[in-house]
Amino acid sequence: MKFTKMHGIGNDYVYVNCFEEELAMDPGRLAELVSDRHCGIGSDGLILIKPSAVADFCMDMYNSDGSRGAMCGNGIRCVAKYVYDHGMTNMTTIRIETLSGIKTIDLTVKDGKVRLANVDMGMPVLLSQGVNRELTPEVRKEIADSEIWEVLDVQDKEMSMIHISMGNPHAVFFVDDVDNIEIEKIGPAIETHPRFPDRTNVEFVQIVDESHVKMRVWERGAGETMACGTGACAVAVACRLAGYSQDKVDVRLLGGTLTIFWNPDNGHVEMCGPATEVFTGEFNV
Ligand SMILES: N[C@H](CCC[C@H](N)C(=O)O)C(=O)O
Repeated sequence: MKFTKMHGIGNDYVYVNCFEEELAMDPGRLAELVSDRHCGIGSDGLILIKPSAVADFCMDMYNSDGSRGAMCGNGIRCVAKYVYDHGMTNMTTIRIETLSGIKTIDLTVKDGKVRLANVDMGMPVLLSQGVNRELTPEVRKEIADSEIWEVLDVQDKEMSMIHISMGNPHAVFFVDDVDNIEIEKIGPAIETHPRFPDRTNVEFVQIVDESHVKMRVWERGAGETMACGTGACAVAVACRLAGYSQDKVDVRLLGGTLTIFWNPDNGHVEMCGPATEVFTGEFNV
């Protein structure tokens, strides 16, 4: 099976062009096999590029544990880069179908290659305290501080979080020093906490100033990754709701920086960042 290895600031996936390749097995199982960093290709998961009846292309994403993801911010920038760079489209505004709806991506192209992608990630939803409240411009203006926080009992410690959906769930925690947390312990404890029947992605964020934050992420179904696009968006929304940041913020992750803008006019979150093609190959299935 032919594949292409790509990454979005270090959040790396194996991409399969399903316009040309047939999968020999269930995609979840294939994701586990290709993701293995010793016996497979090595990645945070598998992303299938497929035809769509409702958009220009379809992105179907699986974490390295084989679970299916509803949305992948770093992945969708790479899908847009792949279809443009490989001549599957000549449009620089591309609509991609995902399990969390159709996303629109604007491409910055130089010398015939995509350098940057700006993704309209849609409107965030507040999940704290079990609500499912779309954060429209009106709601965002009137929401009380007491509504955005939720206290979680984790390993006999009370931790305050802001729980946000970007099409997939993110539990955001504020810390003084992201470099000084035992993420491999606290990450899975929160990911699999009974509060989250479908598990959750987990973000730890340190405020640098009102336009810059640092974060680390423990991803649902993948563990700590170098970056998480939907997670960076959830962090930016949480920081803005808590009054710690402006509408636009640079989110610094282990693998690089994403610029996130929570547009106060339409309530949509815009994510801007690079996408990189590393190599292509054949995987023996
Ligand atoms: N682990 C996530 C999917 C991948 C998201 C992440 N890699 C991104 O760039 O948004 C989930 O199960 O919801």
